Amino acid sequence: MGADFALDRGAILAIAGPNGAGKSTLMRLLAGTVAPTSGSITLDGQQLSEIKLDERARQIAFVSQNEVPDGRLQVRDYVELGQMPIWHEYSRDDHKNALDQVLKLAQLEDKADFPIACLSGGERQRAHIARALAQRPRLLLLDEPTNHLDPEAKGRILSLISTLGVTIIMILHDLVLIPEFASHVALMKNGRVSQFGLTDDVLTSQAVRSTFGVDYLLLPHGSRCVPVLDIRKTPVPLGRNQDK
Ligand SMILES: Nc1ncnc2c1ncn2[C@@H]1O[C@H](COP(=O)(O)OP(=O)(O)OP(=O)(O)O)[C@@H](O)[C@H]1O
Repeated sequence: MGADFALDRGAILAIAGPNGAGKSTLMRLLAGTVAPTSGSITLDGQQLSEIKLDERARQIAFVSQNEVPDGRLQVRDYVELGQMPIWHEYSRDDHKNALDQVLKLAQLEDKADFPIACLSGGERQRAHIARALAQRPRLLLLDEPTNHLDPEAKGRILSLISTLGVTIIMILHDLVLIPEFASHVALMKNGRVSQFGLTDDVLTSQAVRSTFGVDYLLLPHGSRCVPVLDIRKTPVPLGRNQDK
């Protein structure tokens, strides 16, 4: 693993790279669930390894790809678990209001009394994110937050995330979402962060081609440009009659 970058507070970093590039491993290092064999990670100037576990739990929320909560838990109770690390910092009323607010933000008010097992994949993903938000973290780590979400829900959850005002590091496979929702990008390849910087500087056609081997274009659409990926490898026209 090779990564050397610094992110300002409040920035939103998207990590992108091919399968197996090391994105989830980097996330686990940032979350402190695994320790680096060399080098160091600092949060607000303090070595992550020196921050006590309970303090780390107050500051960093992590939604991994493999969240498997007890399906019998009600959504409200599951989201409330996010408040555990900060339970003594706020009053009971404050917690209740905050809980109602994150359930509303994640559009789960109607499902608050449902068992987790009865949620759709997209609703479950929103519940994981709501639980992380309930923690009021300073750093929010999200491994593929748009997994299982339909296009409209992707836009909604990323819009929500991008207006929270907390520092966010998220893995996003969907490159076309990055310019709209991330201030910074880290491109990874072969276990290394090959490029890091402001999204507009880093996410270029050339960088995408060298990282993913596909074409990335910005096409004019109304008053703005929208990103488009051309992922075809063998450009055979659809519907061509092979016998003719
Ligand atoms: N616990 C582990 N032990 C050994 N190798 C591992 C372990 N976890 C991950 N790897 C390997 O490290 C490499 C990077 O894995 P990682 O999950 O970080 O990739 P990724 O970029 O998140 O991939 P994807 O996009 O497919 O989720 C892979 O080759 C993987 O097999």
